[in-house]
Amino acid sequence: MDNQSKTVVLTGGGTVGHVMLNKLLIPEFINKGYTPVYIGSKNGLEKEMISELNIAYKQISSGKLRRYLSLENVLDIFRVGKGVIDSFLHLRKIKPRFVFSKGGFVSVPVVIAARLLNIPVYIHESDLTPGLANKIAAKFATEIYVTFRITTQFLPENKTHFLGPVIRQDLRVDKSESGYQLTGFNHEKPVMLVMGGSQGARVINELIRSNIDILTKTHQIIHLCGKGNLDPSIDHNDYRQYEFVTSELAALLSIADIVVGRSGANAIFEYLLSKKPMILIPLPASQSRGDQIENARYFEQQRVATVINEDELNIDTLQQAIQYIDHHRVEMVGKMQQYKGGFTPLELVNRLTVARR
Ligand SMILES: CC(=O)N[C@H]1[C@@H](OP(=O)(O)OP(=O)(O)OC[C@H]2O[C@@H](n3ccc(=O)[nH]c3=O)[C@H](O)[C@@H]2O)O[C@H](CO)[C@@H](O)[C@@H]1O
Repeated sequence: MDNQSKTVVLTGGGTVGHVMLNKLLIPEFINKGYTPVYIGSKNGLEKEMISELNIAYKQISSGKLRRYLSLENVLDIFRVGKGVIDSFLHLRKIKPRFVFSKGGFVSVPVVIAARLLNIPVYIHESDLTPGLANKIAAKFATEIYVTFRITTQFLPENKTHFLGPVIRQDLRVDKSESGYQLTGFNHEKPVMLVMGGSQGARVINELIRSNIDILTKTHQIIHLCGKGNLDPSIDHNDYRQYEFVTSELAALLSIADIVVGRSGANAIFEYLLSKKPMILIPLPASQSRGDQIENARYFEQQRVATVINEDELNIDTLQQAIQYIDHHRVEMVGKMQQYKGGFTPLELVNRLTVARR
């Protein structure tokens, strides 16, 4: 390890939730005079997301976590082993001050290799309970940062620190004017923002689109439907669809009166900080480890969200949830005041680079 090195390595991938924080931290590292290098997979979504930032990207072999029996799982053991060797060779050359890992399966070999080289490893967990990748990585980590206070129970006590959510700076400012300009919407009907997680959600997309006439009687709809999911056949005055927005998100969220979406941890905290009452439709346990169900139930108990299970999702349950929010809006928004937004990306970078190492 090199205490004086001005190079830092970031890793994490597989879904936007495992890359977005890194994307927010990288410009802050650069502003502070550090050189960030990313280690990711050969064809994961992190490669495309990080390429926009023009920093060095080192590829490693990586496996994938499958929830079913497959010969691929056996091959993946070898891929992960190769990933450790790839990471070891990269890290030995880069000599970073530390590795920051946001989780996802690609991060495991990087974290193991860093530990073998005695490079400090900091990991971050956004969800209520740690994912498998972070459970493994936790054993090798120097320090672990978590978004939820109760997550500290599931991780080694001596090195786990509660941090709260790290939210992008632009979502802290009201951008309603740009939101109305962008969409052409007005103040006559409330605005519903539909966001099916970072990749869109087919069931949610179908429900909204097949009930567009009913829903637009009462709402103007902004639909973030995920890459490749635009439906050009829909042309409706009160409906706008986008595959995936970046800087426009702040403006669109600003004009939303209600949000309908999946329950990835980052997205929920963004809604909370923007004080948007939310209807959460968690990714079911059949397609995940159930982390979104835990996130959603937690915020339902805090009375800032209402939840619909995907197997009960239909236009009737959606409308009941909308009515629930109409009746409890003031109480929900009041309870959201306690969420102050945790750290800014710059504050986290400051914490990671302080002189304690
Ligand atoms: C399928 C899967 O494994 N999902 C996981 C993934 O979700 P996912 O990748 O969907 O991550 P989150 O919901 O936590 O965050 C989505 C992020 O994408 C952003 N966004 C979304 C749409 C858009 O058009 N523009 C945009 O910028 C949101 O603002 C948010 O910051 O990571 C989360 C955090 O670990 C987990 O809780 C989820 O279970």
